[in-house]
Amino acid sequence: TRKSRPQRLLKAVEGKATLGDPQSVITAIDHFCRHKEWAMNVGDEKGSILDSLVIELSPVNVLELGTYCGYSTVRIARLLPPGARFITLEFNPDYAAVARQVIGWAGLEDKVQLVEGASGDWIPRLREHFGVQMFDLVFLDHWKDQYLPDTKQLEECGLIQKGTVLLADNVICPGTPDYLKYVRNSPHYDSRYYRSHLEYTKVEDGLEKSVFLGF
Ligand SMILES: COCc1ccccc1-c1cc(O)c2[nH]cnc(=O)c2c1
Ligand SMILES: [Mg+2]
Repeated sequence: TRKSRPQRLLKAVEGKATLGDPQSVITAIDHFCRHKEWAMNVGDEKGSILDSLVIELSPVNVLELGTYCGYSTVRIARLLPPGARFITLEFNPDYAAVARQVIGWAGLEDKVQLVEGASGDWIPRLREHFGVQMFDLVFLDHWKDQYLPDTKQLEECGLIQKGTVLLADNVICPGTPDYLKYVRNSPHYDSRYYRSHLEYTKVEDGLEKSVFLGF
């Protein structure tokens, strides 16, 4: 049977990138998605905004919701300080299988824990299963209707605390209206929009950065 899009993306990485070189993996995926076949990676434009935030935050505990092929996982992991802990959750096993290989090709497998399953099932178990107390950065990039329930669950589990930064992809396209309303209207978040474009296109999209101020 025909290979899937993630498998075709992985082939492009294997054909173009240098083993152990994260930047070459990022460049190979961006080239493939811009010139061969679009795919829903955060991309280079929004990815640069993500990079700046990771560099500024220098987070110790990071959670990514929605791994897909591992593109943003590689972007984040390559910038983390030694000893940082990075957990990425992916529901789709086919995506997870490709992501493991992309992360491995970048030589970052020791920096990332890829967990397969539904975010809603895993969030309540992260503390006891991984011994994590709270997250400094949460990157939301999975199903748009999961952003709000997962954020509320993270709050209830005490994994979001004063200073935690939420960074949400696709708040315009496809759009996450209920999540946006929540973080922008809540007195417990300081929220701002980084205007950008849907990956590899001219369509407007952006990232919403929301800092938790404490209860
Ligand atoms: C499957 O839809 C693909 C698509 C089509 C049109 C517009 C946007 C998107 C899109 C873009 C993204 O960055 C995404 N990130 C994470 N989970 C998504 O479902 C997602 C969807
Ligand atoms: Mg996205």
